[in-house]
Amino acid sequence: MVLKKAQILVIDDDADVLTALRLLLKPLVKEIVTEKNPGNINLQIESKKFDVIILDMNFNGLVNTGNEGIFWLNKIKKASPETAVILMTAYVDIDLAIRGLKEGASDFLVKPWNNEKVINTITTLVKSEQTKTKKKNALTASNQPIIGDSDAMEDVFTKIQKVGPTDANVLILGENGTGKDLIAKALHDNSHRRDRPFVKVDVGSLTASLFESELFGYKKGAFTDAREDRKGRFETANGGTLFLDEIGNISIGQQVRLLTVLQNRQVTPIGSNTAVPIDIRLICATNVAPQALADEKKFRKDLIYRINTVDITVPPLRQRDADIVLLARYFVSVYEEKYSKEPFEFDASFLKKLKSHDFPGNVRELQYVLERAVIMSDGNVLQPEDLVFSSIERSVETVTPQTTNLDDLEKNTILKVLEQNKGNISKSAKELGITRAALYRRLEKYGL
Ligand SMILES: Nc1ncnc2c1ncn2[C@@H]1O[C@H](COP(=O)(O)OP(=O)(O)OP(=O)(O)O)[C@@H](O)[C@H]1O
Repeated sequence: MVLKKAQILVIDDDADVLTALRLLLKPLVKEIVTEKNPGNINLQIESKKFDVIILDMNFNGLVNTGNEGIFWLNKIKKASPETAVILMTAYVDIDLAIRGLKEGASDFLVKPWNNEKVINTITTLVKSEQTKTKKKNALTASNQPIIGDSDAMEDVFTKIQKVGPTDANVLILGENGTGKDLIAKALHDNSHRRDRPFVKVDVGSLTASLFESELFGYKKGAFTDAREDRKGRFETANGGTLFLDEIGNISIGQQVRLLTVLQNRQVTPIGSNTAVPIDIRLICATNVAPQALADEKKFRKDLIYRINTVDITVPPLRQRDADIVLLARYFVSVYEEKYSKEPFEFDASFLKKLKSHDFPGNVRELQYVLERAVIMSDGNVLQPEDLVFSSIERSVETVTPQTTNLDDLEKNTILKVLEQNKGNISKSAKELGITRAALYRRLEKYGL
């Protein structure tokens, strides 16, 4: 039955109402939580995902902003727009209930209630919520749901749905661990090539010689280790999608080779005289910032234009507050199942710690941290001490710059300081510990 999986919250300051509804619903639903103090609404909503909230409209003078029921309804809708709310009201207050419907409530019940009507109303709402959730999570990559409720992720979903079915080349931009791989796979899954190969190559990690042999393939005898013919990744991906990850880390020479293949739509394996036609949809990804990609000394503009018919930017997790708790719930449920654990709840202080972390390792870091929390937690309510953030993420970010070339380091530092000081030369020079003249010399040197 639909209700068996439902989690219901009832908020009423009348203890008798709470007891009556608890007795009625407990045998039917997965869980019923009752709350006397509407001031705890946010705490309740954050600690658990409720399918339906039953909210009384007549509280005794806790808030002086017109009707309190409407006030609390607005609070619920702000904290959890997705959750269905049923208003409970006295017959004389039906006008108020109708106003509540306009403000986002899903339905209302009149006190004294009819038990059957209560059950039917909840069942209808739970059913429609389940359908909505199915639709919302329909965006998957290899059957894994892509979770996100933030405006930024909504934009990403829209782009995947719009661009996926086309053959347009896509460039995915975002820090490490933001979900670029997942998005590339989702684009492929949403394309007419979905039943053909999806081939991923981490081009940033290939040495100069491997780059050619890996991507274009080779003929037997083309070089010492070439003991037999081998297809390159372009050919393996024929008819499907080729995903080139870390494209921002390849040399200018490699960019030229790539561009030639993309322009001619054919590859010539090393040691061969015959070009092989290729039919691929190209998706590229990089964690290099878009401003850096505009640096013509490092990136050929013609290549960037070619791979970037459409770009999809995935913002870092710290800029997607709305996704953190949602993703946390998702990962915890995945690991509950994996490690055969009872369902976990989130303590309010656990949520506070989770939300105040800035996740330099993005979703990947959140995932690892929660896997550890599920394994290590003693009880079934996750506490702040269950969240152990690794210092590695932070040190990787600060200790390993994108480049180790001294000139590049100096240029990047100057750019950063200039940006921070909104282009003010005196302030920037002072911050850099050099004279204005010295700063001008460097600006000239780096063509800034
Ligand atoms: N929106 C999301 N919903 C569910 N899981 C996600 C989401 N975003 C990322 N993940 C998970 O987080 C992990 C990291 O994601 P992914 O590998 O796609 O990131 P990436 O940006 O490609 O990282 P890198 O730049 O290091 O290659 C993966 O396990 C992925 O499944």
